[in-house]
Amino acid sequence: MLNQTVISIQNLNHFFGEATLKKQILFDINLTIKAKEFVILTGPSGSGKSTLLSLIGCLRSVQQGSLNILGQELNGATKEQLVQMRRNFGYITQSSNLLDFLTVQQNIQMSLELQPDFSVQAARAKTVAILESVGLREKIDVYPKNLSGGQKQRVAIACALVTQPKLVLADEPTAALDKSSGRNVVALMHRLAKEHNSAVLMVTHDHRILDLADRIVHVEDGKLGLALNQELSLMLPGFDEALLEKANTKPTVLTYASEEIIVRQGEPATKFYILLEGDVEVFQDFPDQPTRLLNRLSRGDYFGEVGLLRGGKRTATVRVTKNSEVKVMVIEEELFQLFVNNSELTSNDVVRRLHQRVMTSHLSKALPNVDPSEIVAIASQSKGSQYKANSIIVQQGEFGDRVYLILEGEVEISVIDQGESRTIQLKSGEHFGNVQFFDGQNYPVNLRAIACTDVELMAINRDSFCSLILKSNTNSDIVASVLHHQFLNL
Ligand SMILES: Nc1ncnc2c1ncn2[C@@H]1O[C@H](COP(=O)(O)OP(=O)(O)OP(=O)(O)O)[C@@H](O)[C@H]1O
Repeated sequence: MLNQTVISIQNLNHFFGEATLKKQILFDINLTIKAKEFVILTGPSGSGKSTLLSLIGCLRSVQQGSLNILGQELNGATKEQLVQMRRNFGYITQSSNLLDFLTVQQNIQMSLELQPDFSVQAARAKTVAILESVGLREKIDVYPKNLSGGQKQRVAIACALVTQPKLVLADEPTAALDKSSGRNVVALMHRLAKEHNSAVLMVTHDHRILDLADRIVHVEDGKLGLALNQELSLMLPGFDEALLEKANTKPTVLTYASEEIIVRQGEPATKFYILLEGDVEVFQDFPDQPTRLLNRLSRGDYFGEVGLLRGGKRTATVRVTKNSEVKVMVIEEELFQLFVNNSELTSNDVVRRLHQRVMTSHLSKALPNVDPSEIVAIASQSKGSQYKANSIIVQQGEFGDRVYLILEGEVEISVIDQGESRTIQLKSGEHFGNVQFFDGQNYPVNLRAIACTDVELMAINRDSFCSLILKSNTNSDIVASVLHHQFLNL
C-alpha cells in the first residue's frame, strides 16, 4: 500500500489553440509519484505548471500520452470518469476558497457530503478530529471572515484532507501568507498527508519551504526535469548560482539500482554526491574485522566529501539500500572545491559533517556492538575543534565533562599516577578523558593533553560517551579492556 503508485505519467504532451494557432505547452512529460510522497513542482511563470496540475486534477482531458492515476488510464476517459476520479483528490489553492456564508464546520462538511458513506453524525466527528489536528478546534462555528490568512489556509487543509484523499493537489498554498505562517501551513500539510498516506503535489514559487519536500521537480518551457539549482541551494547553504554559471563543469544526475555500489572504499575520490531520491548504506572495512555498517543516508544527505578533503581515497563504500532506487547529483571535484572555497557557510557545513563521519568511523571500529544509528546520533551532537602544535588541549585540574576523540594529528598525554608522572602519545582514532567518568561526578582531570602536531578533535559529552560504552557491553571483557586501556592505565 505504502509503495503504491498514485500518479504515473508517460510521454504526455499538451497543446492549446487550433490549426495555425496551435501551440505545444507540455513536452514529453514523465513523472511517477507514490503514496506518502510530498513532491514540489517549481518553474518560471508560464512554464506549464498549472496546465500539468489541471491535467492531473482531471480538470482537462488528456490529448497525447498516458496519464494514469490510481491505476486508471485517463487518456480517453469520459467526463463522468474524470468527475468520479476527482473524488479521490483534495485541493488546496492560493486563496483558501472557503465559502464565506458557511461556518468552518459547514465548509469542511461540504467535502464529506460528496463521499458515498456520508452520515451527519460521522461527519461531525471527523470535522472535530481534523480541526483538532490543524489546531483550530475552537473555531468550528466561526465564519471564514473572522479568521486570519494562515487560519483560513489551515481550514482549507482540513477540507482537503478530511476525506483522507489518495492525492492532494496544492497550487501556491502559501502565496498569500507571511513567511512563518506559510511554513507552518506547509509543515502541517506535510505531517497530515504522511499520517493519512496521501501523496501531495504542490506547485510553489516559495523557496522558503523547499526543504520540506521529499522531491522537487522543475518545469521549464513545458519540459520536466530535476530542480538541480534548488537542490544545490538546499544542500550547500552558500550555493551561488552565478558561480555555477562560471564553472567549467555542471552537475549531472545518475540513477543506481537496488544494491548497486556508488563509491567503493580504497578507490580514488574524484566526485561529490548529493542524494536526490532513495536510500543508501555506508559500509567500512577495517583490518581484521568484519565489514561494518556505519550509516544510512536518505534524501537531504550528501556523501563523498571525506575522500575529497582527506587523502583523495574513498574511506568507505556507499551502496544502494535493498529495494531502493537512487538518484544522485554528481559534482566533479573542481566544482565541489569551488563551492567550498567560495562560501564559508558551505565549507563549515561540509567540515562539520566530515568530522562527524570520521568520528563515526573511529567509534564504530572501537565499539563493534553498538548500533550504528546510536553512534551517528552522538556524532551529530558532538563538536569538532582544532589545536595548533604545542597548544594545551586539557589542563590538569580542569573539570572533566567530556571525552576527546582524535581525528587527525598526535596528542601527548601526561598523567600523574600515585605521585609518578607518565607520558603517552595518542594518535588518530584514539581518545582520552577523565578517569573517574563512570560514577557520574565531575572530578577534576588528572591528565594534561598537549597537541604534538596540528590536531583535530571531537569533544564528546561525557554522559553520551558513557552510554555508548555501556551499550557495547555484550562483551564485558572488551568493555573492561577498552576502559582499562584508554582511561585507567595510560
Ligand atoms: N487556455 C489557454 N489557451 C492558450 N494558452 C494557454 C491557456 N492556458 C495557458 N496557456 C499558456 O500556456 C503556457 C503555460 O501556462 P501555465 O498557466 O500552465 O503556466 P504556469 O507555469 O502555471 O505559470 P504561473 O506560474 O504564472 O501560474 C503559458 O504560455 C500560457 O500563456
